[in-house]
Amino acid sequence: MILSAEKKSILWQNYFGISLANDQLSIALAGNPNVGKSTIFNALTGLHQHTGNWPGKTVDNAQGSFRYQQKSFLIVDLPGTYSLLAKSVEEQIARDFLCFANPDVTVVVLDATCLERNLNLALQVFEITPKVVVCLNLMDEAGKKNLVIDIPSLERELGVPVIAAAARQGEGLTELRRKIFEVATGSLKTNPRQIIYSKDVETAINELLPLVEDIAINNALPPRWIALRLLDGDGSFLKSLNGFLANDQPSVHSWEESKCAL
Ligand SMILES: Nc1nc2c(ncn2[C@@H]2O[C@H](COP(=O)(O)OP(=O)(O)OP(=O)(O)O)[C@@H](O)[C@H]2O)c(=O)[nH]1
Ligand SMILES: [Mg+2]
Repeated sequence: MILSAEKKSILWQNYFGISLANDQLSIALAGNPNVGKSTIFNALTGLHQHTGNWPGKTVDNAQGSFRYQQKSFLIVDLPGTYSLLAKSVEEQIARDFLCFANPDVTVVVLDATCLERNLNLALQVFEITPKVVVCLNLMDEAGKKNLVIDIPSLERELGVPVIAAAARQGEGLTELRRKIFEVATGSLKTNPRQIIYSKDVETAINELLPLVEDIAINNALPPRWIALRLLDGDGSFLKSLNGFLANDQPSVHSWEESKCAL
C-alpha cells in the first residue's frame, strides 16, 4: 500500500523526528560503513542540510534537500550498516527507517572494490522495496586495483539501475540524480532480483504469509519480509514492528495478538 503524503509526513515526524513536506519526494541513503554515503549526501545537498539525533538515540541523523526537474527531494543519510539483520543501534536505525518510512527511493551505495560483501545489503533491501537505485561508488579505487566491473551485466542481474560513481571527485552524480528522479516518480520501473530460499524455508514462508498479510498491508512492508524475520526469530525487528504498530497504526493488531492466532 502506498501511504498518502499527509499520513507519511505525520509518520516521519512522529516516528523519525523528520519534517517531510507533503510535496517532497523522499530518499533513503543506505550502505555499508565508509562507502561514501555522506560524501554523496554532501554533494547532492550542498548547504541545504540539517543534522540532529535520531529520536531517543545518540546516533547522528543528517537530512538534506535538493531540487531536480522542478521537484523537491528530501534525502536521509542513514548510519552505515552491513546487514538489515540488525545487531547494533546504528543497524537498527537503518533497518527501521527502511522498513517503516516507505521512502520513494532507496539509494544503496556499494564499494566497488569489495562488491561481493556489499551486495549482501543490496539484496536485503530488495526484499523490502523495489524502488532502489544502486550507486557503485569508489570506482576510482577499483580502477587502481585493476578491477573491471561490467555495469550493464550487473544492472541486468540486479534488476535496478546501477550508477558508477567516484563521489569524492563528483563523478556519476548527474546520472545518479536522474535515476533517483526516475525511480522516485515511477517513470522507471525496477524489478529487483529476489532471493529464493531452500524448499523448507519457502514452504514455511508460504504458511506464515496469510497470518502477517494485514500487518504488512497497513505498514507498506512486504509480508514476505515479515515472514522471513519471524522465521529468523528476529526479536529486535519484532520489537520495532510492535512499537510502530502501537504508535502509528493503532487499528492494526500487534504481533503479540497475531501470535495468539498462530
Ligand atoms: N577515493 C575515493 N574516496 C572516496 C569516494 N567517496 C568517498 N570517499 C572517501 O571515503 C571516506 C569515507 O567517506 P564517507 O562519505 O564518510 O563514507 P560513509 O559511507 O558516509 O561512512 P559512514 O557514515 O562512516 O558509514 C572519506 O575519506 C571520503 O572522502 C570515492 O568515490 N573515491
Ligand atoms: Mg557517513
